[in-house]
Amino acid sequence: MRVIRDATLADGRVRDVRLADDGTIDVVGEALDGETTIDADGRLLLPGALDVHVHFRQPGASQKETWATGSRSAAAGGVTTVVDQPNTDPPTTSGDAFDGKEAFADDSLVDYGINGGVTDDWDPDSLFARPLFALGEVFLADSTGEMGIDADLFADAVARAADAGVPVTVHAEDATEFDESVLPRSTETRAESDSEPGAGARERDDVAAWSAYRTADAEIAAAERTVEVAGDADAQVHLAHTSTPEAVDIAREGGLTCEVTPHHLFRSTDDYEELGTFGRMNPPLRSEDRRERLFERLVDGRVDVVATDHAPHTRAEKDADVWNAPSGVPGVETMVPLLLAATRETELTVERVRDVTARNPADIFGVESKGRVAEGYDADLALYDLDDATEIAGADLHSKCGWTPFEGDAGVFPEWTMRRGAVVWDAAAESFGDANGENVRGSDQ
Ligand SMILES: NC(=O)N[C@@H](CC(=O)O)C(=O)O
Ligand SMILES: [Zn+2]
Ligand SMILES: [Zn+2]
Repeated sequence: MRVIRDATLADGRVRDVRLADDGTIDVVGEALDGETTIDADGRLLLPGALDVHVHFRQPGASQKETWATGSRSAAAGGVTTVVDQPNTDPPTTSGDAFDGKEAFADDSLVDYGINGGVTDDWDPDSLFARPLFALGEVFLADSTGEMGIDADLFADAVARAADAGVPVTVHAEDATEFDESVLPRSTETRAESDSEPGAGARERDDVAAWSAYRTADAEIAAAERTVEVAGDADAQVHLAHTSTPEAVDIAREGGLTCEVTPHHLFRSTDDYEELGTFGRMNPPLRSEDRRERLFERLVDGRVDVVATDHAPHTRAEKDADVWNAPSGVPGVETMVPLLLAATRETELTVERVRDVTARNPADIFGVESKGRVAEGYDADLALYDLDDATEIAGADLHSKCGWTPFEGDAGVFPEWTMRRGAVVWDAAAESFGDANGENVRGSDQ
C-alpha cells in the first residue's frame, strides 16, 4: 500500500497517511509501513474540498463551462467534490432533467452532487424520486436563468423537501426590496416616475448601481423569511452565498446554516473600478465595512461553509453595460488557494480553512465518507506548500471562461490533488488524471 510520508495535518500534527487499495484512507499514524512512498516532507495535507455551490452550465450553455473543464478547474484548486445548481437549460426541475444532467456529469473528473430546482412548472414527484444532493438553490429572486419564485411556492417546496428528508439551499434576496429608483428609466417608467416627484432622480450606468439596486436589505428580509419558512416546515435549510454579516447572524440565530463566497470575502464595492461589469453578481458586492465584518465571522467560526458560487460567463458576455452584463463570477479553482494565502496575512487559521471547505460541508449535507483526513474516509486529498504563494492569473486557470475576479491576488495552489486515492491533478507535470467522478448520493442510472 502507498504511504504519504511526513504530512503536516491542518491541526499541526505531522503524520504518515497510508492509502488502502479501495481508494480510502487505511490509517493515519507514525512511521507506517508501506510499499511506495509519497514524500510530503512536512508540507500541508488537507482533505479535498467540497464546493457545494457551482454552476457547470451543462446542459445548455457549454460556451461558458462544461463538466470536463469545470471539474478540471476544481481539481487544480484542491476541490474533489462539487455540487451543481439547477439553473441550466433545461432547468433541473424534473426527474428527466435530473437524468439528463447526470449524463453530462459523467465527464466529471471529481465527485459530484446534483441539486434539484423549483419553478412554477416543476415536477416534484419525479424530482424527489432522484438522488438529489439538495433542493436548491431555491431562487427567491431572479438571477441567471430567471428561476425566481413567489412566497407560496417557496413554502410549499420547503415543506415537500422536509417530507422527503432532503436539505434545502436558498438564494435569499427579496425582489420586493430592490431599489427600483436606481434602474434606468425606459420611456414608460420615465412617464410613471415623472408623476411621482423624487423617484428616478438620475440615470445610472456605473457598476456600483448593481449593489445599490439589489440592496443588502433585500438579502436581510429574505433571510428572515427563510428562517420562518424553515421553522414552520421543520426543514433543514442552508443559506447560499450570504453577502452580509446580518444574514450570517440571522442564519445562526434562526437555526439555519450559511455559506459565504470568496468574492464576498475578498472583494467589495471598492473593487468595482477595477472589475467593471466582471464584478457584477447576485447577491452583489457590498461595502468594505460589510466585507470586513463578514471576514470576522469566517475567522471566528460563525460562517459554516465557504463555497464559490462558481458562475462562469464568457468575456464577451460580461463585456456589456451594467444593466445587460450577466451576473456571476468563476471561483472553484481559487477558493482554497485564496483562503490558504489569507492564513499568512490574517487571523484565519488553517484549521478554519479545513472546516469551512471540507469538514463542515460534509457534515451539514451528510456526505459521511468525505471531509476528513482519517481512517476509513475517502482518500480525497491535496498537498500544499504554505511557503509557496503565487500570483493568481486568469490565463493559468482551467475554467473555460478564461478570467478571474482575483487576478493578481496571492494564492497557495495544490502540488497535487487526489480523488479516492487516484491523482487527478499533478501541478509539476501540469497533468490531469482520467478518473471518472461519482455521484456522492449514489447514481440513479
Ligand atoms: N450568482 C450569480 O450572479 N449568478 C449565478 C446564479 C446565482 O447563483 O444566483 C449564475 O448561475 O450565473
Ligand atoms: Zn444564487
Ligand atoms: Zn449560484
